[in-house]
Amino acid sequence: MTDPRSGVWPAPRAHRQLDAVVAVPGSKSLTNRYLVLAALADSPTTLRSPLHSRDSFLMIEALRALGVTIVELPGGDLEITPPSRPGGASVLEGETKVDCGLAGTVMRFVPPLAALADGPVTFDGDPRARERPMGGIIDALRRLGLAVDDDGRGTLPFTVRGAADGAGGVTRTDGAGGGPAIRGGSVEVDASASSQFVSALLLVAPRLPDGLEVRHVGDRLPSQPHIDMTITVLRERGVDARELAPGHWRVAPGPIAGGEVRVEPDLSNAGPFLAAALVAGGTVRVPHWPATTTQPGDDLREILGLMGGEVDHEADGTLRVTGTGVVTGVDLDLTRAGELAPTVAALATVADGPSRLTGIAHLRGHETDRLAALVTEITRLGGVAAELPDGVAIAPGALHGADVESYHDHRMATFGAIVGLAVDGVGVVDVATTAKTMPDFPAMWTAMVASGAEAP
Ligand SMILES: O=C(O)C1=C[C@@H](OP(=O)(O)O)[C@@H](O)[C@H](O)C1
Ligand SMILES: C=C(OP(=O)(O)O)C(=O)O
Repeated sequence: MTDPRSGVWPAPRAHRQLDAVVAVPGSKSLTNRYLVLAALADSPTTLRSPLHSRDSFLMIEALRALGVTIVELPGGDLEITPPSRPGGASVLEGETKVDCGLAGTVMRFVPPLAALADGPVTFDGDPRARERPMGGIIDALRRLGLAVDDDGRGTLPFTVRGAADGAGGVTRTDGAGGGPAIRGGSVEVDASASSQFVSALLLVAPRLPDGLEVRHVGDRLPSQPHIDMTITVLRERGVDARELAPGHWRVAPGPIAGGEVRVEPDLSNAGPFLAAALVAGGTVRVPHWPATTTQPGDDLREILGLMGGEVDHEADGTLRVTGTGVVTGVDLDLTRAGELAPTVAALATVADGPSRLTGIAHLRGHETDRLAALVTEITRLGGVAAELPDGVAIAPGALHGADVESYHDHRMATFGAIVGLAVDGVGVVDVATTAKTMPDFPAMWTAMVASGAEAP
């Protein structure tokens, strides 16, 4: 329980080998993509096992503000009905404001939808959200013909006003008030700060009269699996979407199907629990691990193996990870899966040798500057860490208890919890920030630590 006076959650120390089954909630990335596509679909969608967390709530509220009807069914499934406007085309409502909170998926995926809205849409978010990179989206929307009012910093807040008609109003390409404000066609985007810039443009593309070809022009592209995920969910919904060449995608115009869709568990959020088996020793099982997936969290199977875990994907789909309590350092390029960096960094902090995590310069623009945060917090705990141009180097140190700052970052909070398994007296400031993607984290973590048998 968090101490109400200090706001610090005492991270439970593992005194026994774990033996836990942890059912993790639905994927944030899949839930928020399916919600966007359901809002643009030509019939209602039932979303089974969606994530319920701050990020999905912000997406639901954003889409409701644009006129989409979203009803929560008993048991938590969601029924999404796109607005049905005159002329048969489903066009979104404008004249509204969207709170993006700190959700990258909301601040990147929703602004392009303003191309389909019948009035201006204003976007803002948490104080830190105003520091996260948005320039790629703002520039691309302008190049496609939308007017975006901002203060020139390339961040929130800003207003998307439909076509750049000089009057700040919405000019419809079909002249009848029923179509999008832009035609699509092709656009270049520098997505080196976030793969979400590419995903955002691809998600709206089927509803643009000319579809959209997107070309990445920066020198590096993080989180490629998340772009593959976007292409895959578009295709699942009947859209002709494909990668033409590395860094070059095309989505054809056409209807987006509704129907029923089930959300996979969030494999990145499974990460801290599976990592716990390596730190505490014992076994953690995560059921319903997909046989094939575009989630970068699937890379944990290889990473946890490299760091000393025994990893087995069982016949019934359960992922089983067994550890000894001894963690091995690694040298890893996490370009594909930067989202896993705080979890891997926690393992590296308690490892018996040095680690280097690279390919993750863009983490400076995540919920917090994660490279700076990791170095500060590892050092606070007595570990040894240094920032690299594109990552962090971590080495064994004399670890001791301390209160780990979470910086409104769910993954910094879970970082503290993982280290706390092995070190007495670790606290996590504002553990409730895990509600961004996993509101039940503290209770699930406590139950996992209490599982299993006393170490011999
Ligand atoms: O598209 C997505 O759902 C995500 C893409 C990645 O963003 P970046 O490419 O900005 O790292 C990832 O880190 C984030 O957690 C989710
Ligand atoms: C970077 C992350 O989130 P966001 O979707 O807000 O970018 C994350 O969850 O690690």
